[in-house]
Amino acid sequence: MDLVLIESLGVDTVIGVYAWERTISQRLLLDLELATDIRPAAAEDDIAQTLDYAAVCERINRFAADHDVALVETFAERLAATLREEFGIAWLRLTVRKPGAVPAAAAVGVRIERGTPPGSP
Ligand SMILES: Nc1nc2c(c(=O)[nH]1)N=C([C@H](O)[C@@H](O)CO)CN2
Repeated sequence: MDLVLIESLGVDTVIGVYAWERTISQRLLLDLELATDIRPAAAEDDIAQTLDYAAVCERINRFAADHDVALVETFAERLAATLREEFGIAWLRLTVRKPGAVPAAAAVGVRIERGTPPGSP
């Protein structure tokens, strides 16, 4: 399975379960692995035949700006559904980290996988 990668993408959004978190924007760091057959694009050297990671990053930025949720779980689930639907992604792994949420930890967050890996029975 081929993957398009996005690592440590920083986005700002309103997120958190506490009242004080409802009034501020906080940074999340995202890692994504997006299943894509890269062979057609590589054969033709053609961006139109692959998943444009710049376009995906731009969409994620817009998603973060437009959403306001309590849980990182909700953010991850809704973002994964949006990307799979809009970009036709068969399978993805998404890690959402919230740095600084727990001072003693470098980051806390969630990792999800959604869809069926291409080539799996
Ligand atoms: N599993 C989760 N636990 C917690 C979350 C969360 O989104 N998922 N959020 C918080 C608070 O918003 C915290 O990040 C504020 O520091 C606590 N636990």
